[in-house]
Amino acid sequence: MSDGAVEVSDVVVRYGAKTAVDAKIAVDRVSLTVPRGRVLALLGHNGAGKTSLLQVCEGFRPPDQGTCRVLGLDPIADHDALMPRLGIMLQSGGFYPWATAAELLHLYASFSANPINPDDLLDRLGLRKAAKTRFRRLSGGEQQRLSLAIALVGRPELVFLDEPTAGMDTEARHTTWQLIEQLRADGVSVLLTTHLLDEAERLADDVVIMREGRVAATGTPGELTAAAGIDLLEVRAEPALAPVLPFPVTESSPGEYTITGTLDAAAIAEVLAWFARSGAQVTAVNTRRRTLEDVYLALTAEKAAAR
Ligand SMILES: Nc1ncnc2c1ncn2[C@@H]1O[C@H](COP(=O)(O)OP(=O)(O)OP(=O)(O)O)[C@@H](O)[C@H]1O
Repeated sequence: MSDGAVEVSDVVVRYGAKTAVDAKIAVDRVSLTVPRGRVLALLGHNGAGKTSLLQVCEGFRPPDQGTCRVLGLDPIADHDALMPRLGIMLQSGGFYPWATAAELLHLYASFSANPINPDDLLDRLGLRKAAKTRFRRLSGGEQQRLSLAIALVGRPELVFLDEPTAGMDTEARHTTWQLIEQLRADGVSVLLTTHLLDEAERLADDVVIMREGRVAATGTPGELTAAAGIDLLEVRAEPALAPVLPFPVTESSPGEYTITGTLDAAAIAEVLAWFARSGAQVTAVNTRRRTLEDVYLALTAEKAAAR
């Protein structure tokens, strides 16, 4: 038996002419593992290849190159054996529009040998009042919540969630986060995509950042954010200057600087001394750890700089 719930190795997904050199490469030799019982968040800008990779894992498309094993099985050849063990939440629901929320959830529950009680799930996701509403009449956030309920009702071992909280209000998002945390506590493996970096930071054991079809960075949120000396020093000073410092400096708005580097007490003193020597009045100083968002934005900036 293989170790990972999902094991993707050198997967390539191309669109258009499969052999032509100008075929679009959406996923470019990506390898990743979702360990059993863990949550992996796939991050990346629009078009980075997240959904295409997920579709390979879900068995909706074969990889053009590479291999993918899901719960030790081939997602296409072993589709029938695999599907009852998976929960899949797509970006767009795609459910029969005339069925009510309750009818859909009960229908999907009937496919499972040991489903969660659908009514409990409707309550848990705040859908009780919408139970008799046809799918097409549900709000966007309600459709998302129902899609999540449908993905979970069969007590899956592994869940694929494509932007699970997109379009949800704050309360629904927090409920969803709690549900995902409960899944992990129950030993369920989760592969999710998200644009919300706080979502990834809160939920994910492991993060893979994709950029233009490739893996740009990978690690636990802690590993990605806590490499040596990557604290941030934020300085507000008047008048606005162009600081000359032995650290990378960005100016988010005139007079607002973010300095990154090995920022121990001596380094901070050096930065403040520079402003003092330059005749600037420092009006605010703040230090903080880098967040996943900082890491993500730095990777995006690298891409822009490389162009
Ligand atoms: N069926 C298709 N035919 C042609 N190109 C496609 C197809 N599906 C996706 N693509 C392209 O492949 C690239 C990756 O798309 P994909 O949907 O996998 O990205 P994503 O990271 O999920 O983006 P988003 O965050 O916007 O959902 C994009 O450039 C997209 O336009």
